[in-house]
Amino acid sequence: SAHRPTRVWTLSQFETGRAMGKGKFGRVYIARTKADREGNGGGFICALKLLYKKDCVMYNVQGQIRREVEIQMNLRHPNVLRLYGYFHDEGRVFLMLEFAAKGEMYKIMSKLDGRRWTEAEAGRFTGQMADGLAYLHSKHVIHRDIKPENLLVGLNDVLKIADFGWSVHAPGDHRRTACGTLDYMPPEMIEDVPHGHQVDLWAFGILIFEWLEGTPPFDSQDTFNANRDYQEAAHTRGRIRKGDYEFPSHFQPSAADLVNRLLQINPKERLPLDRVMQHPWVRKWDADVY
Ligand SMILES: COc1ccc(C(=O)Nc2ccccc2)cc1NC(=O)CCSCc1cnc2[nH]ccc2c1
Repeated sequence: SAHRPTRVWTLSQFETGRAMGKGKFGRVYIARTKADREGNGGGFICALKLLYKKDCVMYNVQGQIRREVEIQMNLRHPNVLRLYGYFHDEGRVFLMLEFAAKGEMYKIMSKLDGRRWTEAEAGRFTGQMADGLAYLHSKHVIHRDIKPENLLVGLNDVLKIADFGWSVHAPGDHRRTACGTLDYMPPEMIEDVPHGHQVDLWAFGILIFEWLEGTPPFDSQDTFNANRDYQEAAHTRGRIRKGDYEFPSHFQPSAADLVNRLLQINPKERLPLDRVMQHPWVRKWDADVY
C-alpha cells in the first residue's frame, strides 16, 4: 500500500500541559494539538515523551531508535499503547504517544484494598492482556518486561500495554538496571539460556497472580544492592528455578489453574495465548453482565 506520508509535527503545534509526575517513563507531558489555520485538528489529547539526543548519542543508539520507532508506529491494537509519531528539534526527540486517561496500573493497584483487583476486574484485564500480547507476538515483538509498572489503563478500564519491545531503553528511564526486580523473571532468563516469546507467558502468570493476591508469587526484595539482599535474591532465584510458589487459601481454583499453566518451568509447556483466551476463568468474565 502506498506509504501514507506521516504529518510532520513541531512542538509549536501543541499546547503542553503538566508533566506526568516524575513517573518511571522519563519526561512525559500531557499535550493537546492546536487547530491549524483552517481551524481543523485541534484538541487532540496525547502524551509527549521527551528524550534528549545527547543521551541517545552518548549511547549511540540513534539508528536503533529510528528502527524501533518505525516498527512501533505500525502497531495498532486497542490494548497496546499507540505511538502516533515523532519529531525532533536540535537537541530533543519527541514521541507522540497515546494518553491513557486512568493512568498507571501499579499506581491504581497501590490504592486498592490489599492492592487486589476483584476477580471480575482481574478476569477482564486478563482477557485484554492476552489480546494485546497475542497481537505483539504476531508482530514478532516480545515484551520481555511485563509487570504492573509497564501497564496503563485508559477510559472504560481498557488495559494498555505501554512500554514494550525495547531492547534499547531511554537512558533517562533508569530502567533495566543490572539489579532490576526478579519478581517477573522466568527460569530461562535466570539460567541465561536463549529465550523466546514464552518469557512473556511466564510474566503473564505472575501478573495474574499479583492482580488477584496483591503481591507476586516469588515476592523478592524489589531490587537488591547490599550483600544481605543478595542472599535474599539468591533464595528467590532458587524458588523461581524450582517453580516453588503456592496459592493463598482465598485463590479461586479456576484462576489458580490458569496461573499454574503459565508458570511452567519449561517454556514449551506454558499455555499459549489463544488457549488463555479460551480458559474457563477468562471466559467467565467476558460477558458484560458484571
Ligand atoms: C508506545 O509506547 C512507547 C513507545 C516508545 C517509548 C520509548 O520510550 N521509546 C524510546 C526510548 C528510548 C529511546 C528511543 C525510543 C515509550 C513508550 N511508552 C512509554 O513510555 C510509557 C507511556 S508514557 C505515555 C503515557 C500515556 N498515558 C499516561 N497516563 C498516565 C501516565 C501516562 C504516560
